[in-house]
Parts: sequence; C-alpha cells; structure tokens
Amino acid sequence: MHLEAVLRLSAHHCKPAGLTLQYGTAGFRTKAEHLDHVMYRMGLLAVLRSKKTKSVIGVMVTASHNPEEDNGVKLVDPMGEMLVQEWELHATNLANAEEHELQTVLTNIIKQEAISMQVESCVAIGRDTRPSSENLSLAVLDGVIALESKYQDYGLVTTPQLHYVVCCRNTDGRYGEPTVEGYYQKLSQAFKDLVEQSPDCGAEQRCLSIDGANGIGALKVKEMEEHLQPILLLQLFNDGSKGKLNHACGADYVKVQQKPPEGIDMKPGERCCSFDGDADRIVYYYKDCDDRFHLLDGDKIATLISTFIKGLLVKVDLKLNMGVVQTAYANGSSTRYLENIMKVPVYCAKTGVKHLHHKAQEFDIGVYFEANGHGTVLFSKTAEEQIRQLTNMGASEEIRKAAQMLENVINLINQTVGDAISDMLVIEAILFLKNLTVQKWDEMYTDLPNRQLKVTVSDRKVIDTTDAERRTVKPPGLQEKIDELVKSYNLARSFVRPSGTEDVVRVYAEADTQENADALAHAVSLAVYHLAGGVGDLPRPLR
Ligand SMILES: CC(=O)N[C@H]1[C@@H](OP(=O)(O)O)O[C@H](CO)[C@@H](O)[C@@H]1O
Ligand SMILES: [Mg+2]
Repeated sequence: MHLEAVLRLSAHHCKPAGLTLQYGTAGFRTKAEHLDHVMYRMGLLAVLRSKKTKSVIGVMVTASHNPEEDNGVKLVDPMGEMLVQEWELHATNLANAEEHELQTVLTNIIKQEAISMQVESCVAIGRDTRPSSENLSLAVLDGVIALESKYQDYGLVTTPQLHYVVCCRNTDGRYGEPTVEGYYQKLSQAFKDLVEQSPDCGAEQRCLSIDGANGIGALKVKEMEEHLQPILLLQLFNDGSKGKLNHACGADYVKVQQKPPEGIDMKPGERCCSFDGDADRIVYYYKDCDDRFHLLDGDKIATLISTFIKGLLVKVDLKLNMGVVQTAYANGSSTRYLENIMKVPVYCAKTGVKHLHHKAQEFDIGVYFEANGHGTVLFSKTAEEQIRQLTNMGASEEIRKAAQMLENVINLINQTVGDAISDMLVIEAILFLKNLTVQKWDEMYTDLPNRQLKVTVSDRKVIDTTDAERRTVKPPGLQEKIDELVKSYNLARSFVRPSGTEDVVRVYAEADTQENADALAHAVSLAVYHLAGGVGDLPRPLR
C-alpha cells in the first residue's frame, strides 16, 4: 500500500505525543487546539468508510452546545445516521496512533475491513460557526486529499443539514435534492402543505421568537425565513452578530439552568424556542403573567408529536405500531402521561442519540426525544408505503386528508437525525392545526420538579450502570445509598451516570417540589463524591 502522501501530509497535522482521545457519543470533542491531527485522520477514515460502503460519507466539524473554544468532529454514515459502533473503535485507534504508528494502524483498518483502495470514494464536509472550525475542516480536507478522494465542501451548515445531504446523495435524490437550498424547499413545501388545512389563526399565534445560540442555526433560519412567510413570523435573537456562541443562551443552557437565555426579549405568553450550537436540538418555553418561566423540553415535544400522529393513525385506520423512546432523563410525568393517558408504549434507551435511534427503528413509527430536545420521528418503509397508498384516490375524503397530513409530516421531519429547524416546523404546524397555544400545550401534563448536577471524580469509569443507566452496579454501596435517599422523598427518582462527553458524573433527581428535587440531587451528589472518588470541593447545597 502506498501511503507516502498520507504520511507526508500528516507531518503538517502532527499529533501531540501522548494525547489520547475517544470517539464517544458525540464523536471527538475537546479544546479546539488539540484537534488538528484528529481532523486530518478523520478525513482519512471518512475516505476508508466511503470505499467500504461505496457511499458518500459525511464529516461534521462542530462541538454542538459546548463552549466556543471547544470543537469536535463526527462522521455521518450513508443513510445520514451516526457512524456504526464498530468503526468508532477504528476512529479512536486512528486518532491515538503516534506519528510512527499511523501507517500500521491505517493498514490494519484497511485489512480488517477488507477495503479495496481502488473503489471510488466521496466525502461531504460541513462545519459550524466556531472560529476554529474553518481551519479544522481544512485539516479534514487534507486527509481526504491525501487519499485522493472526491469530496464536496458544504461549508457552513447545521449538523442535520449535513446528515440530510448525505442521505440525499446516497439515495439518488429520493430523500430530496442534496443541497441546502433543496433542504429549504423540501421542508418549507411540506410545512405549507401541512398547515394549509389549519384554522385561520391570528398574527399573534403566527409569531415565534428564536434564540439561535449565536450559532449556525441562526444563520440558517435567516436563510430559510423567506420560504416560510407569511405563515410563520420569526423573530431571531442571539443571531451571532454580537454575542458569543452558546454563552448564556441556547437549548442546553435553557434546559439545564431552567431559565430563559440572555439576549431575548420575552413578553408574557409569547412562544419562544432555543436551538443549540449546531441546531440539532430545540426546546420551547414561555413566561406567564406572574413572570414564571415554563419549559417545554424534549419530553413535551415527544408528547405533542406522538399525540398528533396517534390521532391521525386512528383516522386512517392503519394498523401501524407506534412507540416513544426516551432516556432516563425523561421527566416521570411525561412517561406516565404517555403510558397511562395516551396508551402509547414507552421505552427507555441509554443516553446518546444512536441508542434512541436504533430502538425507534424497531417500530413502524418510532418517536424519540432526549429530554434536552434532540429527537425526531422514524417511519418504516411499510408505514411510508401504506400511508402513501391512502393518499391516492379510492379512500374516503376524511381518510385521504389524514393520510395526506401524515405524508406531509414524513416530508417535514428530518428522519436522519434530530433537527431543530425541522422539529420547530413540525411543532409549529401541530400548534396551528390544533389551534393550541403554548400554554395549552404545556398543560398536557405537569413536569415533576427536577435538578441535574455534575460531580467531578478522579476516574468516572469507576461508575458502572445497568437498566438503561437507571441503576449503578459499581462502586459498591452507591445504588443502596441512592435508594435510601430516594425513599425519603415523595414521587422521587434519582440516578447517576458517567457523562459520555464531559469528564464528570451526572446526577439527576426529581421529586414533588423543587426544594426536594434540589435536596435529593445534592444528597446524591455527596454520595457520589464520597463513594466514587470525588475531587475538589464538596458539592454545595443549591440553596
Ligand atoms: C444529560 C444530557 O443532556 N446528556 C447529553 C450529553 O451526553 P452525556 O453523555 O450526558 O455527556 O451529550 C450528548 C451528545 O450531545 C447527548 O446526546 C446527551 O443527551
Ligand atoms: Mg447539538
């Protein structure tokens, strides 16, 4: 194998000796200055993956909701889904190979995967608005060029837009036209078709304030805006013209802090939403007349969407099974509402989109959302075909109308990955069609007060979990302690797990009151600190 060009160009992207990183739930993610060699090597890996799958492979440079100084990279598989797990290991090995080992590690991957280097390859590259992203994406390109692959640089795109174009490229355009403009066309057409049948709502109901997290989502919403007028009137805040990316704004900030972002002008009752830094997550919120903040997170979104789809399925009378997939972070009230009131089966998957995505693929219609607002709806081939058939002549007018709506949802939702823009349009359409205000939507069920905390320990791997991360099996005594603490509160639940993206242990607690949720989260944090090797200051009480 002639890998001279690879090794020669690698000299421009030297790996700092001794640095090790892992391809985790969100790809590689760390301080931007440590990532140049990783980017180059992910360019190489994308080419190999493209040759292996004989498809276009995506590479997205982003660190999502993390601080502006961070960056990261993820590979996108042929149908627009996350990189398969077996290749995560190749990615980790390749990123961690010292310069003198690079050739061997590459050759091993080629051999192990039986890759024919003569096969054509193509890589699609995208990046977010971080100052470091441009140079890092050039490093990816260097890797792609070193292996003499074709590529297309899509430049500034949201993560879901890159997933979309990859899927389009590999389905000969059946999923849509593989351009950002094609994405706007497809979504805005589906949105317009869907809301066509809605009652004529007033201007107030058509207004939506968006916090763009000072990131790529803001840029792309601006581009898309003209396609959505006059149905939707968008007011954009944190559009990146002055504030810092994700700083005191964005979906993650709003969800974790349970308060509005800075930089947004909120009037009582007004519907607002926040994107994260790469626009694959969204949460909604409003403040009431008493200035109280109300958050409508991924759980409320999953409930709204699955209730809407279930209603349409009843109308079309199709025997398609639908399931909702959540994680341990889902609010207990949402799970109870879905199971007991909506009679929809609910499943709990491990944190990380790929786990939810895989579980959701088991249903004809799988709705999945992480509580933090990342999610989408997957329709099986059977479901799509059956729905499409009903839109043709033959069925009654009412059935045809409902089937048409389902088909519009299929076209509007980004089935490759959670997508803030697409999810926003689905939600807005449902609110129009059902004539629902954000308050009415919020009233579907009441969230249990909850709290999320982080604890720093010397090695977070000492914590091992089971039961979709809801219980710990290591270190000894921790689960017993959590069980004991939970017993002393009403409607309480708590769990801890090592984060897959940060060097921390995450603690979650919910209970009947905010005071109790806070107290429980603090007590569990102390237990983690004492039993799992806490470092630094003791976790402090919240009040
Ligand atoms: C509690 C929480 O929000 N966890 C997030 C976070 O994972 P952790 O493994 O908890 O760090 O980042 C993931 C990637 O963006 C996202 O999928 C997940 O939901
Ligand atoms: Mg994100």
